[in-house]
Amino acid sequence: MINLEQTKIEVKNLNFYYGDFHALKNINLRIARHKVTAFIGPSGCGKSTLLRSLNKMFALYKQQHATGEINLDGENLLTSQRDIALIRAKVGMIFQKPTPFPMSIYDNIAFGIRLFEKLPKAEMNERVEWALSKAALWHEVKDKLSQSGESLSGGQQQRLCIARGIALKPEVLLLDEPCSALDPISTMKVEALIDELKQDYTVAMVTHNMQQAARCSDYTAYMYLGELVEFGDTQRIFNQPQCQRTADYIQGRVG
Ligand SMILES: Nc1ncnc2c1ncn2[C@@H]1O[C@H](COP(=O)(O)OP(=O)(O)OP(=O)(O)O)[C@@H](O)[C@H]1O
Repeated sequence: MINLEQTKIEVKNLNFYYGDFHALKNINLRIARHKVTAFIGPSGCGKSTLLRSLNKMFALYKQQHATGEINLDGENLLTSQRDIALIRAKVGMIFQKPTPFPMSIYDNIAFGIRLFEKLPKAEMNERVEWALSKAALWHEVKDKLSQSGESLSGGQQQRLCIARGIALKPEVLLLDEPCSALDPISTMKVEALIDELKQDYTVAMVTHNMQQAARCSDYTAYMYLGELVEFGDTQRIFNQPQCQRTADYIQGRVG
C-alpha cells in the first residue's frame, strides 16, 4: 500500500517495554512522506508510546526500552549512534498541553535555533518570522514579539509550540493530541495548519477525536492493547474497516 519509496519512517517488529510491562507488541507500519498519519484507539492502547518511540523520547528513561527497527530514511534510530538532540531536531514533537517557555515570543523560537546554529541577528529575525508564518501565527504576534509567550491564548500558545518545532527545520512532526486543550476555533486553526504542514513535513499524530482523525489524516492506525489492529487509508478505515474490532471502536462500541 505504502511502498518503500513513499516511506519516511518504517517501523518493523517494534516491541516496547516500560520495565517488565510490554506496552507495544510487534508493531509494523510505514509512515508516508508528506502525509498525515493518525494513531487512534482506546485509552492506554499505546498511541503515545508509539509516537514517542519515533523520536527516541524513551532514551531519557533508563527502565524503558524498545526492540525492533524504526527506520528513518533507512537509518535504524534504535541502533543509531547519532546524537539524540539531532534526532529530536529532525523529528520534532508537539505535546498535548501547550508548553511555551517562560520567555518572549521571539525567544521561544530563537532559543532552540541557538542550540544548533549561530545565526547573525538579521537571519535569526528572518527565521523567527518564517517559523511563525508557517505556523499561521505571524500576523497575530508580529507587533508583540517581546511579550511573554505565556501571555498568548491557549490556541496561540499551541501554534507557538508548533512554530518552535518548525524553526529547527525538522523533517517529521509528531503531534500528541495537539488540540485536546484547545477550544473549537483554535482547534479548527490547528487542523487547517496540519493540512498545510504536510506539504513540507511528514506528520504523525495521536488523537482521541475520531472526527479529527477522519478530517485531518491520510492514513489511520487503529491500536488496541498494545497491538496494531488495522492500518490503512483513512477513508477506508472509517468507511470499510476490515476488522470487527476497528468497526466497533469507530462506531463507538469500544473505549
Ligand atoms: N511511564 C510509564 N510507566 C509504565 N507504564 C506506562 C508508562 N506510560 C504509559 N504506560 C502504560 O503503557 C500503556 C500505553 O500507554 P500510552 O500512554 O501509550 O497509551 P495511550 O493510548 O496514548 O493512552 P491515552 O489515550 O490515555 O493517552 C498503558 O497501559 C500505560 O499504563
